[in-house]
Amino acid sequence: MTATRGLEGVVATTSSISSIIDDTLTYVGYNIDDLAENASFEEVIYLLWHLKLPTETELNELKQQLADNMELPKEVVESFKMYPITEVHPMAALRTAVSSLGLYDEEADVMEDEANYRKSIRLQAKMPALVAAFARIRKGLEPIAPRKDLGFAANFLYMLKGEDPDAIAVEAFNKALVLHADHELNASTFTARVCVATLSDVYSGVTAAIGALKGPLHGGANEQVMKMLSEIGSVENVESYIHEKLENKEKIMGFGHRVYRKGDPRAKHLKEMSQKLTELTGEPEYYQMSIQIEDIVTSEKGLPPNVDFYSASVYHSLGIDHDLFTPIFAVSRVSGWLAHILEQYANNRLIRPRAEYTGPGIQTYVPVEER
Ligand SMILES: CC(=O)SCCNC(=O)CCNC(=O)[C@H](O)C(C)(C)COP(=O)(O)OP(=O)(O)OC[C@H]1O[C@@H](n2cnc3c(N)ncnc32)[C@H](O)[C@@H]1OP(=O)(O)O
Ligand SMILES: O=C([O-])CC(=O)C(=O)O
Repeated sequence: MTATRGLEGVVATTSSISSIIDDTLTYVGYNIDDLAENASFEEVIYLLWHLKLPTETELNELKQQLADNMELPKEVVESFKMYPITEVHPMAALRTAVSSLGLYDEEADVMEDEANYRKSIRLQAKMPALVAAFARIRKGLEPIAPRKDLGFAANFLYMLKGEDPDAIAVEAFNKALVLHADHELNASTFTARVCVATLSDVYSGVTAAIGALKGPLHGGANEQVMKMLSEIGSVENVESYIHEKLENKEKIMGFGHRVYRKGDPRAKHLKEMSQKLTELTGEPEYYQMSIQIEDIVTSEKGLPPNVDFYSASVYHSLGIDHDLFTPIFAVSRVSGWLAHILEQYANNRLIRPRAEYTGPGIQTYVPVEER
């Protein structure tokens, strides 16, 4: 038995949801470029869960179901107020809150297909409300109830800020949601599948996935990118900052990928959005710093930017707090996690690989007083 470090190149399951072949990303066969330009996030949710694009009637039904399920149980909102809310990271709060949503769902442990689908709707619908409620409560503000007349992207921005979002912000946020929705067997999705393959429940699967997404080598990288941009501060400082990091063998957040070699196809969309939005908000330096970082890291390390790199300046331009960047990733990626959870249940087998043992050989137990 020989271990493959980080399971690189190991094919661990079959899946019909998304694929990465020759650096091209598709959801159910639809190219991400096409979806990013044309699809609403609700359409993508439907696509991932049903493996086909919805008709207008099916889409309207899903939108209605999401709108009907956005409101949070009051116990969950109240429990936010008991967290050390100004100190905890929002991803830790989200992980705990999603777990606690399961406590207030009477169907949490009902394993029938229809019940699992209903739970998926509830969880998808409540994720933006959780993030927005947390963000407001920690600022001493009251959470804002979702509005049934708004779509998914607009509702999140509305609940976060308490005002009608403008069309440009809604369009940009919708595109970011589409781009982040699914990504084959990334670490958090694999985590979700491993968890539910024990026939554990949907809430456990998503809670586990949030824990995996939180790390800076995965979803947590987008917040770290923003931290880097803030530390650099101006275009003049980029070269010395990046060179120092590279000389110290430190990673540049938002670059590199386990699967993509030539580049992450999502990054160009976020790059375009970053240019447009930073100009609109009068902070073009965030885009200018970013393209200079990309120049250096690509030419000197051969590493292209991944989805997390330009999403940082995009979310910053949308006026979103920097530590909410990864929770926002989760608001989108939960659609993919749920698709994979439903797919895992549909054709389940326990996921239990082996470890190559590298510890000592057989030893004889020595009683504690003789050691
Ligand atoms: C949504 C997402 O999860 S996208 C990924 C988000 N994560 C990041 O942006 C964090 C920064 N990037 C990384 O840490 C990595 O590129 C990962 C985690 C994405 C992929 O990791 P792996 O496939 O395991 O590659 P690994 O970490 O082994 O790197 C291979 C080599 O490239 C280097 N490298 C990889 N990424 C970077 C980086 N961002 N900056 C500098 N060097 C890097 C490594 O130091 C290593 O060099 P070495 O062979 O000289 O030791
Ligand atoms: O696929 C991965 O390893 C990470 C990634 O880009 C994602 O989850 O979107």
